[in-house]
This record gives sequence, C-alpha cells and structure tokens, in this order.
Amino acid sequence: MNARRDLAEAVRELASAVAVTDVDDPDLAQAAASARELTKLLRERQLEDVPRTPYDEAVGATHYGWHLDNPALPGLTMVFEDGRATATIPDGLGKAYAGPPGKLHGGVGALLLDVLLSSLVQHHGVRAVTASLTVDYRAATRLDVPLRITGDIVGRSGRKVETVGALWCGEVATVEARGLFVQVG
Ligand SMILES: CCCCC/C=C\C/C=C\C/C=C\C/C=C\CCCC(=O)SCCNC(=O)CCNC(=O)[C@H](O)C(C)(C)COP(=O)(O)OP(=O)(O)OC[C@H]1O[C@@H](n2cnc3c(N)ncnc32)[C@H](O)[C@@H]1OP(=O)(O)O
Repeated sequence: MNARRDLAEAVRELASAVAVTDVDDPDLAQAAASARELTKLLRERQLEDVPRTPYDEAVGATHYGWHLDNPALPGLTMVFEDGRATATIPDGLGKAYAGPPGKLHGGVGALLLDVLLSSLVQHHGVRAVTASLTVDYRAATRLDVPLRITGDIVGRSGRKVETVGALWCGEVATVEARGLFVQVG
C-alpha cells in the first residue's frame, strides 16, 4: 500500500474510533490538539482536487479503484468480470458510517451502489450520469462485518442503460438498487 492510501485508511480508522470513544476530557483535548497538528502539517502543500483513478480507466479494465485516497469516503476496489461488477469490503464499514445504532446508514449503501453501477456502465464504454437510483432496504446492514456489492446491466435502449445491484451481508442482500444511467457527451 502506498503512503497516501495508508494515511487515508488510518484516518478512516481514526474517524471510527472518534465516533465511539469514551475517554476523559483531557484525553479528548489532547487528541484534538494532535489532530490539529497533523492538519497543519498536511496543509503545507495541497492539491487542487482529490487524487483519484481517472474515470476513463474503468473502460474495459478488470479492476477499478474509487476514492481510495479520500478518507471522507469509503474506498472501493471493483472487479469487472463477464460483464458484471463486484466489490468486497473485507473488514466492513466502521462506526463512522452508522445510521441506526450499530447499523450502516442507508445513504452510504446507496452511495456504494451508485458508485459500483456507474463504474460498471463506464466499464462498458458508456459515459453516463445517474438519472435515477431506486433503493430498497431489505434488512439492516451490520457494521464491521465483511460486505460485498454486485451489479449488472439489465437493459439498454438509446442513451439509457438500466442496471441492478445489491449490497450483501453474507448471503443476505440487505440493500437492492435499480439504477438508470443516461449517456452524456
Ligand atoms: C464513479 C466515479 C465517478 C468519477 C467521475 C469523475 C469525472 C468524470 C467526468 C465526466 C464523466 C461523465 C459522467 C460520469 C460522472 C459520474 C458518474 C457517477 C455517478 C454520479 O454521481 S452522476 C451525478 C448525479 N447525476 C446527475 O447530476 C444527473 C443530472 N441530470 C442530468 O444531467 C440530466 O437530467 C440527464 C443527463 C440525466 C438527462 O437529461 P437530458 O436532457 O440529457 O436527456 P433527456 O431528459 O432527454 O432524457 C433522456 C432519456 O432518459 C430518460 N430519463 C432522464 N431522466 C430520467 C429519470 N430521472 N427517470 C427516468 N427516466 C429518465 C428520459 O425519459 C429519456 O428517455 P427516452 O429517450 O426514452 O425518452
């Protein structure tokens, strides 16, 4: 793992630790001071935008990474095989992504599915934006357990590409989505 990616992962771990820490105020104050020191160090040189895998690199690729270097978002490595997309999150998502107590916020599930489905459409060489994303929450998604995301293209007509996807917790599809993507440019 490169240094930038390792830092992003360390900050995600930090966010999940902060979200549920129960240490005393002096320790919280010390942690805040340390965090601000780090921010100062990292602000010494800043990029114009978040570094990311170019969108075009998804076309025909076997693997595609999304926001692996951005700690504010769950990074995702997708695998494209036989026309379908899959991603695994081996350690699950931490407590920073909680919605209901101990469970994943629904918006994060929708985000992951949108990312996977839009990347799948791009993988097939169609430059498109999400026109519609319909999400069904079938069961609560646990935090800190391995997750899997799958996506398929199920229809195409003119500029429109129809997709379906699911977020899996073990053998249970906890979130299902239908995404309509419309070709642009
Ligand atoms: C994953 C990493 C992404 C990183 C990207 C970074 C850089 C890439 C740069 C450029 C690449 C370009 C795009 C890829 C970017 C990101 C993908 C990630 C996913 C997103 O984060 S993306 C953000 C959220 N997304 C939007 O910001 C869309 C806002 N919106 C619009 O830009 C327009 O609204 C548009 C273009 C959708 C349509 O507008 P339009 O004028 O071109 O076309 P029109 O309205 O004629 O629709 C044509 C046919 O689609 C049907 N249709 C349209 N909308 C529908 C709906 N909602 N429900 C059901 N049917 C719908 C019509 O009914 C008609 O169907 P028919 O042909 O059968 O009559």
